[in-house]
Formats: sequence, C-alpha cells, structure tokens
Amino acid sequence: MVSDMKSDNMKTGQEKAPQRSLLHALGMTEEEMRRPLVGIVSSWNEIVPGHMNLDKITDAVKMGVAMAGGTPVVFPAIAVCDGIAMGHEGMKYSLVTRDLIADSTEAMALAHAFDALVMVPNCDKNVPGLLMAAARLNLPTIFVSGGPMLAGRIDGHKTSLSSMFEAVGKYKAGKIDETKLKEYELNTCPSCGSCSGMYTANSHNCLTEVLGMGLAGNGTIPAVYSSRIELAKHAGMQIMDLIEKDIRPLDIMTEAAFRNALTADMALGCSTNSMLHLPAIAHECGVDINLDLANEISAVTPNLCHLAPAGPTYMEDLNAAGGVYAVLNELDQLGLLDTSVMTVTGKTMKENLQGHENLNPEVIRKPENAYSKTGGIAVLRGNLAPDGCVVKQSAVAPEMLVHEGPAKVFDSEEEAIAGIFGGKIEAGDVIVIRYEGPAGGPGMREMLSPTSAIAGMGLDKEVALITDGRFSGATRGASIGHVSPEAVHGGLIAYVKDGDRIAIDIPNHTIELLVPEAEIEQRKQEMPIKKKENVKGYLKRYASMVSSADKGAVINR
Ligand SMILES: CC(C)(O)[C@@H](O)C(=O)O
Ligand SMILES: [Mg+2]
Repeated sequence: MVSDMKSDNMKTGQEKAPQRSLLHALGMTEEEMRRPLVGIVSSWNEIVPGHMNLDKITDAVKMGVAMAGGTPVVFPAIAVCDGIAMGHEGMKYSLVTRDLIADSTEAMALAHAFDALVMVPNCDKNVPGLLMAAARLNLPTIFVSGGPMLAGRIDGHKTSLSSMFEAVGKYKAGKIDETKLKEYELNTCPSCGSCSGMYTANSHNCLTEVLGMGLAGNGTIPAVYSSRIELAKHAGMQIMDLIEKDIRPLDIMTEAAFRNALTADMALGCSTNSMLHLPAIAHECGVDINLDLANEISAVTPNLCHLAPAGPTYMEDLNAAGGVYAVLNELDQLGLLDTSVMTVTGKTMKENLQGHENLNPEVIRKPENAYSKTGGIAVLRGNLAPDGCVVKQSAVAPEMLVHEGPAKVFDSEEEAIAGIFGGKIEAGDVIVIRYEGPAGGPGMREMLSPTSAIAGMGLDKEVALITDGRFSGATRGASIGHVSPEAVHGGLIAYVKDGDRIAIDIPNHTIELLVPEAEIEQRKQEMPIKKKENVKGYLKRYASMVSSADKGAVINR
C-alpha cells in the first residue's frame, strides 16, 4: 500500500469527514478511499470521430487501475475535431483549446487532490494539452490514446483525409465529377479513430511513445483493434507501478527525451504542428526547445517514412511494420538517440526497444535507402521570417524546394480560398495568407483547405504558399507556415504587396522578400497593421496573451 498519498490531504482524518461524506455520495467505499485516487482524463465526446471510442478506452483503463489496486475516477477534457472545424470560423477555436485543456486539467486534478493521472487523448490539441498538464502537475502520469482510424478505400486503393480534402480541389478544377466526390465522402473515413495518415494527432501520439509517456503501440495500434483495449488495460495497471516507484513526468520528459522526440519526428515525417507543440510541452518541463535545434537534428536524421500525405502508406501499415519502436530501433543503430532515458514502463528506452524490429522496410525504410538524408521538417529564416517559419520538406515536390515567384497576397484564409477557386492563381505564384497568426487570427488557423485546393487542382508543383497561420498534418506542397513575427505584430509579411518577388530555398533554409530596404521602410509608414476589431470572448483574451508561433504559441511565459 502506498503511503503519503496526496489524496490524504483531502480524505484522511476527522477534519476531512465532510469530504468523505461527499465521496460516499459518489458511492465510493472506504476500501476505495484507502487506495490511490487515479484520475482518468477522458477526452470522450460525440462530435470528434477520433474520440467517440474513448469511453471504451476509459472503461479499459478503469479496469486496469482497479485490477492493480487503485481507485479510478474519470473526469473530462474538451476536444475539437480539426477536420470538422476546418476551413471556416471554427478553426479559430482549435489551437486555443490546447491551453484550455491544459488549464482545466490542472484545475480538476489539483481541486480534487488526485494521486496520479491516466491521460486519454487522441486528436490534435488533446495530446499536447494533456502533455502540458502532465508536466505542470508532475503527478505520476501515463498516456493511452484512442488510436488511428483505418484507411479508407477508393478504386481499390487505400485513402485518407488528405485525399478527401484534395478531392474538393479536383472537383473544382473539373478533374472529377460530383459522383466521384461523393464516393470520397462515403469511403474516406471508415471507422472511429484519429485520421489515418501521419497527421497531427497521430504525430503526437507517436511522439508520446518517444517521449516515454506512453506504452509501445500508443501511436499506431488502430482504434478498432482489440489490442487497443488491452493497451488501455495495461496503461491502467502501469500507473500503479509508477505511483509505487514514484516516477513522474519530469523524470521522463527531460531535455534528452525532447531531442529523441525531435529525432523521431524527422524520421517519421510528422506534422508541422509538432514545431508548435514540442516547444510548448518542453516549456512546461522547463526545457528550451527552439526551432534551430529542430534544424540541427533534421540535418543528421534521415526521413524513413512517407505516410499520407507524403506517400501512400497509413498508420495501420506503420503499426504492422513494427510501429514507433521499430523506427526508434533504426535510429538507435545510427546512434541518433539517447536511449538511457526513463519511460512509463519504469525502464529505459534501451530496455523497451528490445525485440521491436523493423518488419517492413517498404513502410519504414532502412537508413541506407532513406527517402532523404535529412528529416521531414525544415525551419527557414530570412527577412520574411527572422524568427523562423516551418515547412514539411518531405511532402514538397522536388521541383519546388527552390522557388522564386511573385506574391499574391490575401488578408485571410477565406479570401485566399476564393482567390484559388476563382482562378486567380497562376503557375509560379507565391500565395501569401496573413493576419492568421496566433494573435492576429486569432487562433492560428490550419490552412488545409487552401493547400489541398492547390494540390487537388494540380498546382502544387508550381505554386508555393506562405502564411503566419499553420497547416494541418494533411497538408503537402511548398506550404510554409508559422511565419514569425506574425503580421499583426508588425512582421514583414504584413508589408508584402502583390507582385513582390519572394525567394524560397528550403535546402539552404532561407526565405526572402526581394524588395529594397528603403521601399520596405516606406511601406512601414504607409501600410497600417490590420488588427481585427470585432474579436470577443475567449479569443479576445487569448489574442492578448498568446506568444509567437516560434515560441510554441504558449500563453504562460
Ligand atoms: C484534420 C487533421 C488531419 O487532424 C488536421 O487538423 C491535422 O492537423 O492533421
Ligand atoms: Mg490539426
């Protein structure tokens, strides 16, 4: 039995009789009250396909906790489906939930004096939000996610959400008819789970394994596999071991763990959103992860996986190939990991990696046959982004890695979508979408609709896109986001005009607006910053507090 439980402050001694009376109101027995109180943070709801199965996962966790001698108690976290929120006002309420999730979990966990936590996230903001909370609270914690969706099928081939969004571009360009578009709609998302490519949710569920906060399979076992339920039971049992050994998130999420996560990110080809979330999680851990470190690690890390949108493999394929640990084993053989790090198994990564071989070198390439010698993500700098901007270089057509072209400027995503579908974009253009940053949007929307429209219309080999907003993990093409400083904070992106030449050199990590310095200075006098006046409620508060994208858009600095 565990002594010195945090929950004793809430439930032990004569003075705490009122609190116990309320626990009795829950139907909690005295036996249960004597055991560690394990909070299970369930991100279940009925609007997010990646979360609709979390009641099953949570039930399995509860059973695991109880089997191992703890008292499980479920409480909720909110969750947004980025796919449903995409392409309209709703997306302004996506990133902002990351901090609500972290803050509300902090409040719930401390208000009720939980001894430990099992985090049950799945989609884009719940994984980083709960990792931030885990670090902040530093109670023994383990993660088990809901698992990825199975791939869909179109014309006998696997497919996923990136192709679905691109199908809209194809339809608008007259490349497919309405019947085909309907076929995509009906066959792309065949099950519950986080959408089946290496999009943002799956990226972070995989990185949770690498960080050491989830068990093997957390990122890849499909949502509908029975082994996902077993994984959840094991996570429930394992939290009791972590309590016993007093292993906490800050013992696990060390600087070395974040370097490992960045390394795996580069090999897996994760979502560019990881360049927001890893720094934000690290910040809660007191670790400084900056964009330069990402480039440093990318320079020596081969890109081994091309899951959708970079290529035609899916999370179920990565799982069958051995999952994240198989990728880690390839990286370990190159000496790129610090495998001495502690994990939620109570063992080091080195010990965990035993027996997890790469079972399919077509899905997880061998380093000698890597897709590229450098990693999935590149950080660019230049006068347009002195504090950096990010691109998923592994999903850029080779002919677009170096590009110079005239700017076509839009002051919002809506204007850009209208421009793209309205035939305003020509081969060679560099589309600029601004006033979509963390503070300017507010909320830093994902530009999946414009980037898929470009790709679907077949323009991705000829057109680049630059924004102070961000992208979905399903975005491909020369899509450069997180431009910092953002427009509303007076970044140079605010002063670009139609027709200005912009030079992008991804291999050399540069991005330049080719306008003479004197002209730029003059524009700064003449062109007012367009601050949105009508922002209300939480978004107003968020806009006043949020930091720049290159700092992880954190609100607690
Ligand atoms: C809808 C998606 C695929 O989840 C996207 O929002 C992402 O970030 O990957
Ligand atoms: Mg997203």
